[in-house]
Parts: sequence; C-alpha cells; structure tokens
Amino acid sequence: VHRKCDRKLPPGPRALPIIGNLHMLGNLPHQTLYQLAKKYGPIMSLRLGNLPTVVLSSPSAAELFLKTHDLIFASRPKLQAIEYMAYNSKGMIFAEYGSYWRDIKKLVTLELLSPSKIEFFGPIRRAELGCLVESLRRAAAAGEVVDLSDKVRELAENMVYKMILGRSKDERFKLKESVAEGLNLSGGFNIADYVPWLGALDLQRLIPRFKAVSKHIDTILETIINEHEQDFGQRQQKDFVDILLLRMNQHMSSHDNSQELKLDRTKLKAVILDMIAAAFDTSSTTIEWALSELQRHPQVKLKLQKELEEVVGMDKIVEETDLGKLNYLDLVVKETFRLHPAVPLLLPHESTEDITVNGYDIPKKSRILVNAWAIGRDPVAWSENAQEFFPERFIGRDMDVRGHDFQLIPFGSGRRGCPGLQLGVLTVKYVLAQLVHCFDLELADGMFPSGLDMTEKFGLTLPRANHLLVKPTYRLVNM
Ligand code: HEM
Repeated sequence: VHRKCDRKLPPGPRALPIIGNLHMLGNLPHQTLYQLAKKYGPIMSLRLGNLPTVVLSSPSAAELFLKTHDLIFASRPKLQAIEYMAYNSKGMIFAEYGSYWRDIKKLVTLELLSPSKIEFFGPIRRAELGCLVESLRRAAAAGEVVDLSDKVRELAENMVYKMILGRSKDERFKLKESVAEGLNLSGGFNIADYVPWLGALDLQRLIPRFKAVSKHIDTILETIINEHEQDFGQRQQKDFVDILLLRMNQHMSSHDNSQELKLDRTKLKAVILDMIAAAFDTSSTTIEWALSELQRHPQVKLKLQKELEEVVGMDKIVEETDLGKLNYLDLVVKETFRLHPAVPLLLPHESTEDITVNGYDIPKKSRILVNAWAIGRDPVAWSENAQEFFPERFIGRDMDVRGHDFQLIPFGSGRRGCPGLQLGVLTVKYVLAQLVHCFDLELADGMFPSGLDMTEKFGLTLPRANHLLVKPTYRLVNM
C-alpha cells in the first residue's frame, strides 16, 4: 500500500485546485488530449475535478490496460446522466463489472446480437436502405441538393428502431428526439461527475432536464412494451422487445430458482434503451465520414466503384451477401474507422483495485480514457502519413477492427469491447457500398472536393460539425 505522497502517477499537466484539468479539455477533448499526450506520453495522468484519470494514447498503452490488466479496468464509472436517464445503470453499457453485467452481456450477445439474429433482421436493413436509394433517386431526377448527413442518420435510426421496437416511425411520440436529447445531455463532461459538491448545486441545471427526458422515454417504452404484450403471437416479425418479453415470461412461468439473470420490466427497459443508445448514431457517423473522405479522394471512390462494377454489376444493387467479396471496400472501411472512430475516447473505464502498470501507480476508482482517435493517428504505428486517408496502407497488413490489433480499436477491446461490432461493420459496409454503387455525388455549391470542411463535433459520438450537402446522380442501368 502506498501513501498518497509516495505514489508515482503517470506524467501529466499541472492540475488546478477543485477543477483539476477540466478547464483544459475544450470543445474537442480528444484532440486536446492527443496534443497533451505528445508532451506527456502515451500513459498520461490528469485530474478531472478530484478524479484521478489516466489517458491512453498509443497501441501498446491501450494493450496494457485493455488486455494485460483488462480485469482490473473492466468496470464503468457511475455517471449522473446515466443514473437519471438509463435506469440507474441496469442496462449493459454502464453496469459495473461483475456477475450482473456478465449475465446481461450473455443475454445480449446470444439472444439479440448473435450472427443468426443479425441475419434474421437482414430484410429490415434491405427494405430501409431501398427507401433511401429511392428518395435519392427522386432527388437526382429533380436535380436537388440533399442533406446526406440527415438522410444517413435517419436511415440508421430506422433500421435500429425497426429491429428493436418493430417500428421505425410512430406519429404519437417523439422517441427519436428524446433519445437524441438524452445522448446529447450525457455527451459532455458533467461537472457533477467530477466535483460532487458542486454537482449538488446543479449549476448547469441538468437534473431537471435529465428527469424530463427520462420520464418521457419511460412513458414511451411502457406504451410500446404494453402493445407488444397485447398482440404477442399475432405478429410475424419478432423484434428485440418480443425476444426479451419471451425471455422474461419464461422465467416467470418456470419459477426457476437458478442464479441466471431474471429479467424484470425495469431491466428489460434498460436493455432496450441501451441497445437504442449504442446503435443510434455510431454506424451513421462512420458512414458520414466515409462518404466525406471518398468525396475528398476521388481516386479512392473510383477504385471502389470499379470494384462494385466488377463484383456486383451495373445492373444490380448491392446485397449483403456481396460484401465478403468486396476487398477494397474492406480497406476503405478500416481506413475510415482509423481516422474517424465514432466513439473517439471509447466509453470510460474504471479501475476496481490499486495497481501498478509500467511502473506507474494507478489508484482504485481511476477513470481510464482510451483515445482511439489518437491511436489511429500514432505516427509510430502508422508512419509519417498517419493523417492521410490512404486505404492501401492496409494491403499486406493482416489487421482488423476486432480488438486484437491495438493500432485499430474503434470498437474497444477485451471484456468491455463492443458486442455490436458485427452488426456495426455490416451496416457501415452495406450502406456505404450501396450509396457509392448507385450514386455519384457532387458537393453542393460546386465546391472543390479538397475544400470540403472536415470539422468534428464532440459528443458521445463524433459526427461532422457541418452536414454533408450533395447533388446525387444515379449510376445504375436498367434498374
Ligand atoms: C459502427 C458502429 C459501432 C461502433 C464504432 C461502436 C463502438 C463501441 C465502443 C467504442 C464501445 C466501448 C468500448 C469500451 O468501452 O472499451 C462500445 C460499447 C458497446 N456497444 Fe458499440 N459500437 C457500434 C455499434 C453498436 C451496435 C450496433 C450495438 C448494438 C445494437 C452496440 C452495442 C454496444 C454495447 C451494448 C456496448 C457496451 C459494452 C459494455 O459496456 O460491456 N454497438 N461500442
């Protein structure tokens, strides 16, 4: 046991009283932390309020914390937004590490996100993507400019809501808007999570907003679950709510006393909300950046279109079964994940014990931030042209995004790695391939490709600050 003053923390900038280093983060914390790490190193120590925080910014640093010592760093901090808005961490994403999280993870990976379930929901993705292609075709015929950022986000939302709740639109309530507001409110660094006594004063006036969003979402979920209970068995298409209800009812009727997770209504709502929140704009953000990079790199786009012409053909649309044959698409998507990880600092991890890593003492209950955005730009891992969008860099490099290559961890790695990885990668590839195959896009206002603004907007995910506005032209023949 170390006395506090004997501890050797990782190097880092000086902290101010009370707020620590919070004031340094700025509007784009992942970029600030990337710059600070250049000075203080890949294992860097900060104080956010009075919380010891470790920021990891290189592949080997991430490997030490997410693989070598994964078990100690596999928990999550308690965040005020989550306590209020996500059923007190009863879902999976913010559950503390332990048997409850393990049981939920099992349920989610086996019953909601397994390969067979992903395949089962294929027709939903196909139908929704078909609608988007149709709407872009109409815009092309009319020579209109479309907000592609909005369109792609709407598409991803529709796919997700259909799969989870069985419907993509419901005129009666504004679930999408409320979830978006909830995510927005939880995206920033909330003072209350770092300086509890200041939090009690609620200077940012967040608590009433948390409560309002939470109440609204809960009412909607209750209505949807009630309706599922009423017409259970009558509908052909089963969604996540049906699957979880079935599971909940099986438990109740079998009176089994096993230790396995017993779903109740609150847990069911928490899991449903987690699935929505996790899938909400991760895929669409990635697609938006991929399309932006292709717009800025016409030669990459042409090469991808050529591959699609050869593998799919100009008289056919892309099917999910084609994706495995599209090798260049795979490189383009990896390169997008490298430069534009949708969740730039992953989700916060928390340590459950005092531990020494690489000679540094990391106290129990430290906050761990993994800067996946910085790791994707690490010049040692990616050479001098790390900042450039260059898919060919992956040729001959046996590397994927699954979390065993620590240079590329857009989905995290280890115990807390993303369970929606397969679905996420599939969605990104499918939508991107279809849009690139079916349309040529021209930037609105005749802007040169290289002039496309690439400013980011920090939140839970990292979308474009300015929407991508384009004029589409349809490419396929006899379709
Ligand atoms: C391109 C799409 C996606 C990206 C880039 C992404 C990325 C991530 C990242 C970085 C984490 C945190 C890892 C960590 O803390 O170490 C995460 C966690 C998670 N993701 Fe995803 N994700 C995507 C899609 C999805 C989808 C479609 C779902 C489910 C429908 C999903 C469900 C989850 C869940 C439940 C967690 C929490 C895991 C835990 O705490 O144990 N994700 N994701």
